[in-house]
Amino acid sequence: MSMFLNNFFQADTAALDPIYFSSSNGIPSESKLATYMNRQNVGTPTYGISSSGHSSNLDSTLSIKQAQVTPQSPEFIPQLSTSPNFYAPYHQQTTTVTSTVNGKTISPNTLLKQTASTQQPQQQQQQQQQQHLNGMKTSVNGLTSTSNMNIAPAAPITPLKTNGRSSLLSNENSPTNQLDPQQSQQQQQPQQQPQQPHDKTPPRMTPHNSPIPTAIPPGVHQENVGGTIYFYMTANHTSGQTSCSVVNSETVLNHHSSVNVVSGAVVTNNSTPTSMLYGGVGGHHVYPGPASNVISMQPKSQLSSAFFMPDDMRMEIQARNEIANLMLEAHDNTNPTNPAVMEVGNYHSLYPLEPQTIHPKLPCPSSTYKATNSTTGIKYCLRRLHAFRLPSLKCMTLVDKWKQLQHSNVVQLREVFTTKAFGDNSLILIYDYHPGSQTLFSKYFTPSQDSNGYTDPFGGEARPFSHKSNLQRTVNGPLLPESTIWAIIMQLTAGLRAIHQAGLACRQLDPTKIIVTGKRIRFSFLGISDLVSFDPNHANQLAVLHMHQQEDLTQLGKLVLALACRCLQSVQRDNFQTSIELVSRQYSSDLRNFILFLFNSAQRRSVTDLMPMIGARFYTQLDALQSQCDMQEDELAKETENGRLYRILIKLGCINERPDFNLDVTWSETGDRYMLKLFRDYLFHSVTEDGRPWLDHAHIVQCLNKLDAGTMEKVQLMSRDEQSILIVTYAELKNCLENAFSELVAQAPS
Ligand SMILES: Nc1ncnc2c1ncn2[C@@H]1O[C@H](COP(=O)(O)OP(=O)(O)OP(=O)(O)O)[C@@H](O)[C@H]1O
Repeated sequence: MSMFLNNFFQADTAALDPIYFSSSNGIPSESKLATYMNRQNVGTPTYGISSSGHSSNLDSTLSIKQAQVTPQSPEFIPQLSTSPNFYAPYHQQTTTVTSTVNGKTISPNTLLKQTASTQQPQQQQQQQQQQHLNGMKTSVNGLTSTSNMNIAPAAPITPLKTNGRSSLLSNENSPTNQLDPQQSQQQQQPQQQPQQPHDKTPPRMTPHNSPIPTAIPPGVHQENVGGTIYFYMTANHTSGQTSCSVVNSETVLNHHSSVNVVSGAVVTNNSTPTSMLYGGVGGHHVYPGPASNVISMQPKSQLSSAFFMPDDMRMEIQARNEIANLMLEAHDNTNPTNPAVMEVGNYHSLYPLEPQTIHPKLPCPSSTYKATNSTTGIKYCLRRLHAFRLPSLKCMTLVDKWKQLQHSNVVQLREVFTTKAFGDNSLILIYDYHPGSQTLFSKYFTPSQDSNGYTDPFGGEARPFSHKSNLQRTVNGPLLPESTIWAIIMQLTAGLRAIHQAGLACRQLDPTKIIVTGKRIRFSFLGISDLVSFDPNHANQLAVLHMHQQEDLTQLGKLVLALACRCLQSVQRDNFQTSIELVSRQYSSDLRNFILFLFNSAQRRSVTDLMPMIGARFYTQLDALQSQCDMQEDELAKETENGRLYRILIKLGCINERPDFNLDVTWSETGDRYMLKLFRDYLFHSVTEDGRPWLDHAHIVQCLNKLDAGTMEKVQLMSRDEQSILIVTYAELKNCLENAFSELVAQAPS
């Protein structure tokens, strides 16, 4: 690898030898680059190279390439408007891509000047020869087309090894680090080199205030050719390296492989400031890492957490997705709870959520299913009341009220309709579906597995062999921490408050009708009690409502007492006193008073009366929720980034190695696409110096970010046969990507 690079860098000397100027481009016909060159796609720059060994003269090369490039190489100019910050502090410049063949560096000057020389071939030839004689880096054995761009100053080139793989050189090894006179001058004035705070690359050059140097550095020769000013290193200053700047027209050669073309600006080989590397469209997107307030909340961070969400969060989301995607096998009749039909109204793919039950409060059996809306594909919770007729159409006003009730602690009712699909007259209620939910009953009032004859002495808060532990343990598990009970209370009262304020009553504060999804508590299947017990002949509906609301508060008291004792029987009249004593013993007097207040049906109560009893615990809950929001937002920021990179990868994947496009089997191997293919190798197939796979997630992410931002940093791409090198900016690669993908999109069936 290093030998190869040595060859590559030493190639500059060979580049000066006129024998390398071939009459044709000299590229082996089987070379991808040859194909690429010959195609010269409109809209993108082309990069020509030739292999060594073809002796020819400069004239012939020029004359051939003139015809190729002049009409067909439209300039690629990055859109300043899209990312003004990206370019703002920098002079407009033009960059050029060089190529190297067989270890020989190809300067774009040749082709560039060829383009210009359509009017002045003589001058062009002189200029080429002058460049050559002055030891400047120039085209060898082939040619390179240029693409003029407004760019930021030269960024470090990252050379790589390909042969189907790539490896990286440090920036220090990069040829661009070999200083040109301007650069060395600036290095003597370190105070003039503002380095961006987050710039990772060592500063090499400073943005110049003036586009034209006011004083030419010693050892640099200036020449005006046809209005274009060239700056050449004089022989005694080249010292094995060459540097040349061309102003107002095009080219600056700073190093072996770093070629900047400047339009009306001095090329200064600045280190790339962070604002360039990460500026622009992509730059502002880059995830800056977790905020300090979030990092302290997270469990001990692993390396993967820099890119991905924590495992537990991912697993929770995946589990919910899996549940939401559950489907019944077609014609699976083995389970009696499976629906007889799979389609009801506008809903299909019914999936049972519970065994068929006869709820004590309902006059008819009911079933609950997950169902998918046929129009939108969204999943809902479908509740079927078997053989049920609406008592009156007047109750639809209540249905409308319920449908309008939107609250984070309420499962929203979406639709109510009747159907004969099940062979009876069923009432169907459609609610929002919250996958992975369980009822409060199954979570807190179901005997725990270890309670069946064996109590885990280390489980929960109970400690073995103490009187207290026996008291704290119930058949349903250990008593709940008081904070958990208050967290449930706050969510229940919040939902209840919204219900009462909407002029409705819950009427089913039953642990089987309250669902828990993660830490969220929601009232489920609201409105059903109103429908099944609707009496259109009742004179005073408002009085009935107040009565039901008072009943809600009593039911809430019972539920909290049951939760505190972790036993549904604790609310029975006979057990009430004992249960209150247990609460007094185990929990704060606030909780006890809260329960007693709700049980006192002699006085008129309201949900808002409960707020002072909750007191400052409300702030604790709010704090916990906001902290959770902070964490989730941080994870979202990461995933936003991942989504952005994913979209770039999709584009690359659609283009690279495409078997054929418009019947052109070479489409993905030529033109812009060839560069993208080499870039893909650089991204994923880099190898270490000893040829082992070099896997670095950060490298991939960083390169994709630069591609997305279209930075001016150069990247050195090598053909798989290691015979050719392309030096391109990420801006060009981005342009190639957009062009190639647009071509695909344009041809894709709509
Ligand atoms: N909106 C919803 N989204 C997702 N799952 C829900 C929703 N509502 C209820 N569930 C789940 O559906 C299952 C069945 O609920 P359902 O109330 O029918 O059960 P149940 O305890 O058998 O009550 P019932 O005796 O009234 O039938 C429960 O596991 C519950 O968690």
